Order: sequence, then C-alpha cells, then structure tokens
Amino acid sequence: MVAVERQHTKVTPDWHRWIAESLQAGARAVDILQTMLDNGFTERASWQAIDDALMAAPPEDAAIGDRPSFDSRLADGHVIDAGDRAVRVVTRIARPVVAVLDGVLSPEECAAFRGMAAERLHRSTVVHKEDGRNTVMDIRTSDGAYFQRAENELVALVDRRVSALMRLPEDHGEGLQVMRYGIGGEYQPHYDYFDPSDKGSQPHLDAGGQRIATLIMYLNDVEAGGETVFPRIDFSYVPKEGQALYFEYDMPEGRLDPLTLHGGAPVTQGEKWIVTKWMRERAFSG
Ligand SMILES: O=C(O)CCC(=O)C(=O)O
Ligand SMILES: [Fe+2]
Repeated sequence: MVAVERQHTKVTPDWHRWIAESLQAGARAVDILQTMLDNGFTERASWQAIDDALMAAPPEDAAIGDRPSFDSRLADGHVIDAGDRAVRVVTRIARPVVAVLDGVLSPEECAAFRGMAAERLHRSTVVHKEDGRNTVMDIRTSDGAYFQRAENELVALVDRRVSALMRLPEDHGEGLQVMRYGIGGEYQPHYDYFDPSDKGSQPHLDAGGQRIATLIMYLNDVEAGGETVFPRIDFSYVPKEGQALYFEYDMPEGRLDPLTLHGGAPVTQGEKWIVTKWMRERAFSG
C-alpha cells in the first residue's frame, strides 16, 4: 500500500504561541507560513492561525505610512524608465514579488502584435516532466506564436524595452511568445521556472540556466474571465490592454518562490491575447 502523508489541520497551543511570538519579533507572515508548510500543516490551517494571531495582536510597529520594502529587481518609484517609455506602477506585492505595470505597450503595438501573431498561431505546448519535449496538454489550451529575439522592428523594440524594465540583458530573454485564448481557453496553475527535480528540465537548464522572472503583457481587454490568478496568495489580475504583470521567483541561496504559482483562468466571453517574456539567469541563444 502506498503510504499517504497526512497533513496537520489542527494547530496546537504551542504553535499558536510560536506564531504570536514570531509576529511580535517582526517575522513576516509568509515566512511563518513557509515554516508551517514545512512542518506539515495545511495551507488553510496555517493561514487561519496566522490571521487569528494578527487580529489578536497586530504588530506594534505597523503604523499607517510605514512602507513595506519591495526587494525586487524592478526599479523603485511610481514611474519606471523603460528606455523609450515611462511605465507607471499600479500595484506592488512584496512576496511573491509581483507588480502591475501600466503603459508598457501602446494600443497600436498591441494591435500590431495580435495581427502579426494571427498568421502563425498554433496550439501551445508545455515542457514534458520526463523528456523535456514541448508537448500539447489539456492544462494549457491556448494558441501561441513564437518570435525570435529582434526578428522584426516591433519585436526588437519591445525586447529592448522589456530588458530595460526587467533590468536584465536582452540575451537573457527567451523570444517573445504571443498567446491567444478563445472561450474556455485557460492555462492551469503552474510555475514558470523549471522544476530542478524533473528529468525533463535538464536540457532547458543547460541552456541559459533557470528562468528567474516573467513579464506578461496584455494585448486586449477581456470581456469576461481570463484573469491571471495566483492561487497561493488569492490574487487575481484582470487583463487590461497595454498593461503588464511582472513577477520574479529567484530567491537567495538558489531557492525558487513557490508562492509564484499562477495560471490563466478560463475565458468566458470574448478572447484573451497576451505576449510573454521569460528571463533566464544567464545569456541564452534563444
Ligand atoms: O494567461 C495567463 O494569464 C498566464 C500566462 C502564463 O502563465 C505564462 O505565460 O507563463
Ligand atoms: Fe506562466
């Protein structure tokens, strides 16, 4: 019989005390959560206990006006210089590192990408866990089109802008990937980084190393559905033409941030078009 690992759903008084003390000592809720997950508690039970502790005794130093620190590769400030464009920050989340950015692409650029991609769309694939090959699977039901770095003027312009924005050299970037989701089209929750324990990740890791950050740019407003969701932090972004969602997942000591689990919710009305840039830790031939 296969042993089923039981997860704890009951938080003991000792643990409640530890949570309260850790919060008072200034620990972050996400780090407390991680310790609890590592010790076999369910996510739901852990958050419940952390929330209870926060309600009972909010950290003394959490004065309104105190700004959390956003330790991110993105520049500070409300407006970021992306070379040929000023990009406005709409929202920042500290952990996982996420930012919503406005004005990354103009309406004309969005239309041009949709038009350019329409001619070469094919069913999107995912990396197979075992053999590393690009494989069609139900978890990702979109059509995609790949653009080699700098393959035409618009692609070159956007590659350059994205590199300035993400503060990583252009040659760390995979070619831009346009995706179109029709009604029912979705991308179920996944990590963008390659799971180092999967055999199939190896050929990808050998070329350019691990993926470390993602920029999803939205090429249209979606009528209904199609949100980009982060289920581990209950965060949902509603697509808006010209905006982008930035997130990074490389953490100190080579760890990868599991809170970046994310997906594209099914489109229920209209279409959804995005163009994505995945950045690697090293230069990469494309
Ligand atoms: O469609 C979405 O909102 C998510 C896309 C995504 O996860 C990706 O391009 O890696
Ligand atoms: Fe993704």
